[in-house]
Amino acid sequence: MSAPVLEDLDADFPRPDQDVIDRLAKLPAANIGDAMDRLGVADSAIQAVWPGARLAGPAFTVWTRPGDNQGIHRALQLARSGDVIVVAGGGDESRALLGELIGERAINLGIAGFALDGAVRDAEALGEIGMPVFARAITPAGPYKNGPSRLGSPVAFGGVPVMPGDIIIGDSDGVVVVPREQAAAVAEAAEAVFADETNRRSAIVAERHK
Ligand SMILES: O=C([O-])CC(=O)C(=O)O
Ligand SMILES: [Mg+2]
Repeated sequence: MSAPVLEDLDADFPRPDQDVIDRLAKLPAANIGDAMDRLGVADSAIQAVWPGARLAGPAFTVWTRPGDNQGIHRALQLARSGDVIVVAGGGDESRALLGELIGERAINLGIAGFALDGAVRDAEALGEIGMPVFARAITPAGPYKNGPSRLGSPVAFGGVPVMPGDIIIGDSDGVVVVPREQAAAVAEAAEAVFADETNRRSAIVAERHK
């Protein structure tokens, strides 16, 4: 087998400021998408696999052969506390890329969660342990572990480009991707969207009680 043409990333890639991650984490994904011209929203089939799961953190990107989780095992050696592991898995729904065991390991490492363009299993246990996972499907079928996989390349995730260090936000509506270099501007714009919607909603509720 020839060596891969692109090498894995250096795990030192730039992360956004925690302050801007914290600001985005407080906002609905819908407001953040609206603040980006309604773009940057991953395919709506990718959803939280347990109610109340939320994602907020810098992307640690993994490309994998569909249905194979070698790349996730390798990512757990390199990802940093607070990272969201983003897996471009070709949209495969036939094999779960992770479950409760990987979830438990991720908790030990402080991983903020997983965004999978692929499937997951052990969804109930992942909810019990509180490891946020967003995925395209849930299936009991297990993954292969042979690769190939690549860490840290730009990936397409649910139709949206993701670079290492972009900010991943997930909530009960789905996943949005905020480019790292625009994160502060997007946070400011999304806070304005949120404030405006909060005011408009209050006015609508006030109408009801007139
Ligand atoms: O078998 C695997 O690699 C995926 C899995 O179910 C787990 O992590 O619990
Ligand atoms: Mg399992």
